[in-house]
Amino acid sequence: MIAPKFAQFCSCSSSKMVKFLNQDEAINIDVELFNEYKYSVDQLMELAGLSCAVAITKCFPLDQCGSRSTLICCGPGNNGGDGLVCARHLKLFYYNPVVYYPKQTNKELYHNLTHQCKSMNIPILQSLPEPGNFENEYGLIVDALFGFSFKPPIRSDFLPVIDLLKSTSLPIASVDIPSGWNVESGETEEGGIKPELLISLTAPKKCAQSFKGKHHYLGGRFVPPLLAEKYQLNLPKYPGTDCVVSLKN
Ligand SMILES: NC(=O)C1=CN([C@@H]2O[C@H](COP(=O)(O)OP(=O)(O)OC[C@H]3O[C@@H](n4cnc5c(N)ncnc54)[C@H](O)[C@@H]3O)[C@@H](O)[C@H]2O)[C@H](O)CC1
Ligand SMILES: [K+]
Repeated sequence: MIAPKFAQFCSCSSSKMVKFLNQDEAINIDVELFNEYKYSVDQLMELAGLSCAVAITKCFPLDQCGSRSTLICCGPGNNGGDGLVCARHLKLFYYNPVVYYPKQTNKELYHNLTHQCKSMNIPILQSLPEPGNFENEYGLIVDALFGFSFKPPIRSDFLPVIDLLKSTSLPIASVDIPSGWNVESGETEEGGIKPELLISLTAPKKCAQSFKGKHHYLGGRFVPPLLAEKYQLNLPKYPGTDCVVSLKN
């Protein structure tokens, strides 16, 4: 059993102890990457979205998905942006992504990301697919609705998609945070979504301690060593040149 004072850490495959971040730490690291280290959001989002697509290929190989589509549900913030990047990379990995993006953000970055998807013939839906044939047409759902800036309760316009994710029998891959979960406690309203894969970005957030799904990966291999040291992230070693590392043995 892990001693309480180390409760914010967990062991992982490299035998190091990775830190679970609270919401303020996640936000501060993000701000520091932009302000002190001078990364642009586009740069980090590209690596974050690529990590998500790569983790998906490892957990849901293309030959098991058959010709079924992957529904990528994108929210209004940067978590949604990661989803748009992930969709583009999945297409390049020969998957069949379809994006559901109901609340589009009026910023150049997001215009460009949606334009890139459309240019690659990735459909962008503004309403949810009809329930009828849904689970035959789709083989996987990517949850890129909310990330570490989520503040409960879920606003009413996102309840239908969260309800779909709660009731589906399809596997779900969540980007950074299972959407609707409290970022720190992992608590949810009336039973939350239960992803099979969680891809934590930069470092896992505290809610990941409640994650019971099959696969937990860490992605976003862009953290400068000095920043990792400052926040004592104790990140595991990524294998070789991989952009993701499993956090489960
Ligand atoms: N440094 C990194 O690790 C990076 C992570 N990335 C990804 O960015 C998200 C965090 O993005 P942010 O824009 O700060 O916020 P979110 O996407 O989590 O959500 C904000 C968005 O959601 C709305 N919202 C908040 N609460 C609710 C609610 N209860 N109901 C409805 N809507 C809500 C809010 O209004 C905003 O519009 C992180 O998790 C990573 O996925 C970057 O891509 C790269 C750097
Ligand atoms: K998410």
